[in-house]
Amino acid sequence: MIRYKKLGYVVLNVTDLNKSTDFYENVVGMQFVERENETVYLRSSRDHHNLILEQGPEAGLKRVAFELEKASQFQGVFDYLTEQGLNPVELSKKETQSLAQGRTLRFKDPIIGVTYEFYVEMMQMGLPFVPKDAKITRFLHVVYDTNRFDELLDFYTNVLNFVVSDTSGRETAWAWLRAFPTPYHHNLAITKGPENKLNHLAYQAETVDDIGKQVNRLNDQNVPILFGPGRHHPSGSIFLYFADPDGLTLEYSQGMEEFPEEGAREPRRLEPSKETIDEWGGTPKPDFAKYGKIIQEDLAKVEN
Ligand SMILES: CC(C)c1ccc(C(=O)O)c(O)c1O
Ligand SMILES: [Fe+2]
Repeated sequence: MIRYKKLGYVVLNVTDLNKSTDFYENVVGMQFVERENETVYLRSSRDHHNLILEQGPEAGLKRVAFELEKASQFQGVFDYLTEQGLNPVELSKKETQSLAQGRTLRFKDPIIGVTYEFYVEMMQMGLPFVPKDAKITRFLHVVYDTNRFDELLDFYTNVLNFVVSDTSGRETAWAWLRAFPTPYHHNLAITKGPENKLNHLAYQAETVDDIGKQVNRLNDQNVPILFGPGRHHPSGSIFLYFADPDGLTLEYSQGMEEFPEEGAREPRRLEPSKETIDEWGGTPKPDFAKYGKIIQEDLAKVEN
């Protein structure tokens, strides 16, 4: 059984590395760590990185990385994923050293083709992460649209050991999932859509006031606000969505429900209504979750 410590980081392709680095540092509120050629590492915790930006010809999601609960579980997880036919590849020492982390495997989900990294022992920085104007406290979740919803839900729950926190729809069209035994209502969610793509990424804000202050800062900096502020019924969080320089949707979220490892409440089936998504009755802007290509990587090319 796979046991996770947390959602660690994502790797994004961006079309203008300098512009996006400035945005994630000075608007989103992350801390710049280092740049190695066309790759930039940023953090929102004591980890060496919680976001990697890479210059690319088109913007999109390149990888999603989860930290395993214990280093001792790495080989068992590698063998398990191999048994499941997922053909994981272990990264070379050279690559894990660049990433400042321990043993790392990479595989592709066979349904929508997202590349995952499962890793252990990320380097902890000497100085704590100091939130700037936008007080973010952690990387919280990743959401996809998919036209293969049932298969993807089955894959996450029955192969990767994610647990359903809530669903929505008579025929389920939304699922909010947590990587067991991480406590947050969801570090991954999926929704039925015409195509397979990233819907958004979410960061936790420290307080509700920080979300309110961000509304003014985003407006002052002409950053498009795409939805909110409002309150999501599923996780109970206060939210605010906005666009990054490539149009990718980002969310600040505050006050998400947390689950214990044992004795957690049962998942609810929620009405697929406007009020379920926003108890305050707001409506997303047309550009909400419009961009978010999933970059298909050829894992055969991974150097090992
Ligand atoms: C994608 C939608 C709008 C959504 C719905 C509910 C929650 C939550 O309960 O936290 C989200 O985070 C969402 O992004
Ligand atoms: Fe979200």
